[in-house]
This record gives sequence, structure tokens and C-alpha cells, in this order.
Amino acid sequence: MILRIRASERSYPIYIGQGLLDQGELLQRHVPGKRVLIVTNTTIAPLYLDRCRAALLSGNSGLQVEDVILPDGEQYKSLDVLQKVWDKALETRLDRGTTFLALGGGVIGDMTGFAAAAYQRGVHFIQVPTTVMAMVDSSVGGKTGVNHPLGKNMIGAFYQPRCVLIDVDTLNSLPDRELASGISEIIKYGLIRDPALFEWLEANMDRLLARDAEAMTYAIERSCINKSEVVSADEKEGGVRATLNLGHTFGHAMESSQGYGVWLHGEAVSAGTVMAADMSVRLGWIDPSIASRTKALLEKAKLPTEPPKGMTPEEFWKYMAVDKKVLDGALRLILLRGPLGSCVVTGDFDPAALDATLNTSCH
Ligand SMILES: NC(=O)c1ccc[n+]([C@@H]2O[C@H](COP(=O)([O-])OP(=O)(O)OC[C@H]3O[C@@H](n4cnc5c(N)ncnc54)[C@H](O)[C@@H]3O)[C@@H](O)[C@H]2O)c1
Ligand SMILES: O=C(O)C(=O)C[C@@H](O)[C@H](O)[C@H](O)COP(=O)(O)O
Ligand SMILES: [Zn+2]
Repeated sequence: MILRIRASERSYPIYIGQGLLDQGELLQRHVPGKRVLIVTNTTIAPLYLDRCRAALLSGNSGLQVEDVILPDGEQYKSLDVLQKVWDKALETRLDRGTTFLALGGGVIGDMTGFAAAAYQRGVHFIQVPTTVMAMVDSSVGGKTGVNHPLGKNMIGAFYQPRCVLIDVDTLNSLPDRELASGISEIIKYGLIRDPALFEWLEANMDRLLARDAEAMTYAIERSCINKSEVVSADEKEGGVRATLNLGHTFGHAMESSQGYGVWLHGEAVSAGTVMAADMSVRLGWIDPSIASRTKALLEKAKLPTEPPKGMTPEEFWKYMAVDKKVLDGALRLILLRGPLGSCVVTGDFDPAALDATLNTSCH
């Protein structure tokens, strides 16, 4: 399947299918110059780097391919590790016509995109996601960046790739915990705008966890359709794009307070989504059955539904206060409101509901 997403006054394709990594022509047609820098990590390199390089070189393409292999983990999604990408680019004299290719999960994708945005003020960029998280969310839409000790994804840029190539077969090597983490963002699309997807997930979660290729491909396609519709409508998060942050204000606080990498992003989003649903019930904005179905679905995906043990409301506040959706000092949250599949981005809520959610969720 080929989807198109419109952003930054152009559109780019998202290729989704099996065996695509070996179809060199798909990647080559989106490389404008002669040089490519593949950015990957120590786990993915032994699995897929040779195949990716071979695809770029196939058919006597004449491309020159360099690579840089970063350490693996959310704790390395930092400015000092990103420096290694720019070091490699300068040592090998990469010019402005170069394409940076992200081969990996969301960490590699976010870092490579930011490296591409800043290198010589902008070089070409391609996403080859290899996790569920990256296939259904991070590779699409152009949010790039790194973490800061005081807040998640605080340093970055909106920078769109030239194409996204999703080879579903690469998920066969993904650990179960990482698979589940990505599923939390698929559930997110169901909750914020796609009730049919939510119901499909209720019926098909076992197939996803068993890595049934047909079910996985369907979930990735529906997620990419949802994400590209939202991003095409609001690339720079002036409005509706913020809905993609359901559960993230709470979740990012969990990730930052635990130390990056202790809780996976999708795990924190899962527990944060349960908190957002709980608060929505307290405000009387949704039927309680939506919150209980949400919790049940996340549990079925083997995701956590409570914040890390010992985390306090005060710790939540420390990180929520610097959330990127804070406007003029006021916190805004994505809350569910109305029937399944409806949500709002708002700072207009009774603060007692937030206090109650924080107090009852922390244990
Ligand atoms: N830019 C966005 O819009 C956006 C959206 C969602 C998440 N994110 C970011 O993405 C990051 C999380 O991404 P993630 O969940 O992909 O984590 P990740 O990039 O850390 O990858 C998860 C783990 O799986 C390994 N891995 C990757 N592909 C593999 C494969 N095919 N086989 C075996 N192992 C493989 C990685 O080496 C890593 O150890 C977070 O930093 C989050 O903030 C960004
Ligand atoms: O694409 C978006 O917009 C999102 O919010 C997707 C989120 O799943 C993702 O985690 C994103 O990186 C969060 O962005 P942030 O601006 O809250 O750091
Ligand atoms: Zn996310």
C-alpha cells in the first residue's frame, strides 16, 4: 500500500508492505544526490544494515553509502550522542546534497531527523522504521529531536522525510515488550478519532500480539492513515495535531522522572492514557464504560495501566509544568469527551478532577 501525506508544502509517500527493504529502487528514487548516511544503532546494525546498504547500491545505482552506529536506548537520545552523526558527516565530507537515512525505531528516527534538519541547515531525510512504534507513529509527520534531562523531546524541529519505507517483515525480530509498547499508540488513534479501529483492536488484539502479518499490516495502515490525516491538517501543532498527545503529558512525566529508558515510551503512554480517561470520567465527559474498555484493551496488550510505583503527584507536576502544550503558564490536556473516538485539547477543566486523578493513580 502507498499512502501520501501532505506537509511543508509538499507531499511524500509512505510505503507499507512485506519484503520492501530489499526493493532497492523504492529507496533510490527518493535519494536526490549521490551520497547517503545510514544512521542506526548497535542492535539494528547486525540485523538490517547490510540489507539496507545493499538495497541502496543495487542495480549499479552509483550511490556512495556511509553509516554511523549509535548506542541503543532512550537514554542515548541526547544532544551529545547526536554529535556522533555530525562528526561522521563532516569526517566523510558529506555535502548539502546528502540524504540521512534513519534505520531503526523511534529513537533513531527522531535523532536522525533532527541531525538532518540541522546539518548544514538541512539535508535530505528518509525514514525506514523497524519498530511498531516507529511504523505507526514516529516515522510519519516530521517531529524530530532529542530529550533533555528536564523534559522529553524538548530540543528538536519539525522536519519532514522524503519518504517512509515500512517493511513489516522487520518486526519479526522485535522483542515482545517493544511490540506491546507500539500498540499503545495504535489504541490512541482509536480513542481520539477512529472508533472502528478501537473496536477492531478489541476483537483482534491476540492476532497482533501473535504478529499475524495481515492483522499487523492492517493496524499499521489504519494508523498511518489517521496520523497523516491529522498532520496534513495541522503540521506544526497549532490545533488538532495536539490530540496525538493523548496520555503523553502524564506519560512524558513518567519517562522523565524514572530516567529515560526505564519505562518504554508506549508503556508510559498507556498508563497516561488510563489517567486521561479517568479524569474524563470524573469531569462527566465520557461514559465510564469507555474508560473501562480502554483499560481492558491496554491490559490485553500487556501494557501497564498505573504509573510507576512510588511516583508522587509532586513529581508529575515537576514535569507537567514544562509540557510543550503549556500556554501562558496554563496546562492543557487531551481529554476524552463525547462518544468513543472523540476528544478535546483543553485547559478549561475543574482542577479538582486533575488532583483526584493524580492522587488516586499514584500509589
Ligand atoms: N516523532 C514522533 O512523532 C514520535 C512518535 C512516537 C514516539 N516517538 C519517540 O520514539 C521513541 C520510542 O521509539 P521506539 O519504541 O521505536 O523505541 P526504540 O527506538 O528505542 O526501539 C526499541 C528497541 O527495539 C530495538 N529494535 C528496533 N527495531 C528492531 C527490530 N526490527 N528487531 C529487533 N530490535 C529492534 C531498538 O534497538 C531498541 O532497543 C521515543 O523516544 C519516543 O519519544 C516519537
Ligand atoms: O506526532 C505527534 O504530534 C505526536 O504527538 C505523536 C506522539 O506519539 C509522540 O510521542 C511525539 O513525539 C510527542 O511529541 P511531543 O511534542 O509531545 O514531544
Ligand atoms: Zn507517543
